[in-house]
Amino acid sequence: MKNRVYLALGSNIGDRFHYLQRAVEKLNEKKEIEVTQLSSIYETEPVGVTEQAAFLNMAVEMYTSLKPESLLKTTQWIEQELNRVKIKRWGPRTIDLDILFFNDENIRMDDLSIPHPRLEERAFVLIPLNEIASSIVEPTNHKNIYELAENLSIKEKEG
Ligand SMILES: Nc1nc2nc(S)n(CCO)c2c(=O)[nH]1
Repeated sequence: MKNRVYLALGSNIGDRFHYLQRAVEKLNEKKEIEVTQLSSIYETEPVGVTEQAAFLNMAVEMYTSLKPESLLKTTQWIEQELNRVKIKRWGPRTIDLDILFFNDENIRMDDLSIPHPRLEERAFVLIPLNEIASSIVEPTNHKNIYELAENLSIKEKEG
């Protein structure tokens, strides 16, 4: 398992805590994946499309032998398995798995951009990520997660 990956997980429909838990379980069930760290779970106000329910968000550290495109297929498969109904691009969802980092690689493909392009503007990603990866340096702007997260705040839900 030589690739270190960070994911952002989110849910704002149904039993949100259950969906986060099941998504982590499904990642760990894959023989090519080993989940190594979980952040706390945060309850966060929706950004983007604001007239939707509050999200539960968390960050996950994992190691994998998968290549980026195969990891994307795996996260999409887990979203389908947990019956994510993609009503609209920015709408509510049972579960969302976003790939934040894949080692310190810069990947720009038509269906996959890593580091995640909206990472720096998302407190709901940076705050959980800072719990488990504060010293990681964002390879495009060379700032570490601690610096990106330090002036941000979000509500934390006892998970
Ligand atoms: N707080 C919060 N707002 C969001 N808006 C979108 S879209 N999403 C889905 C992330 O891709 C979220 C989210 O996970 N959390």
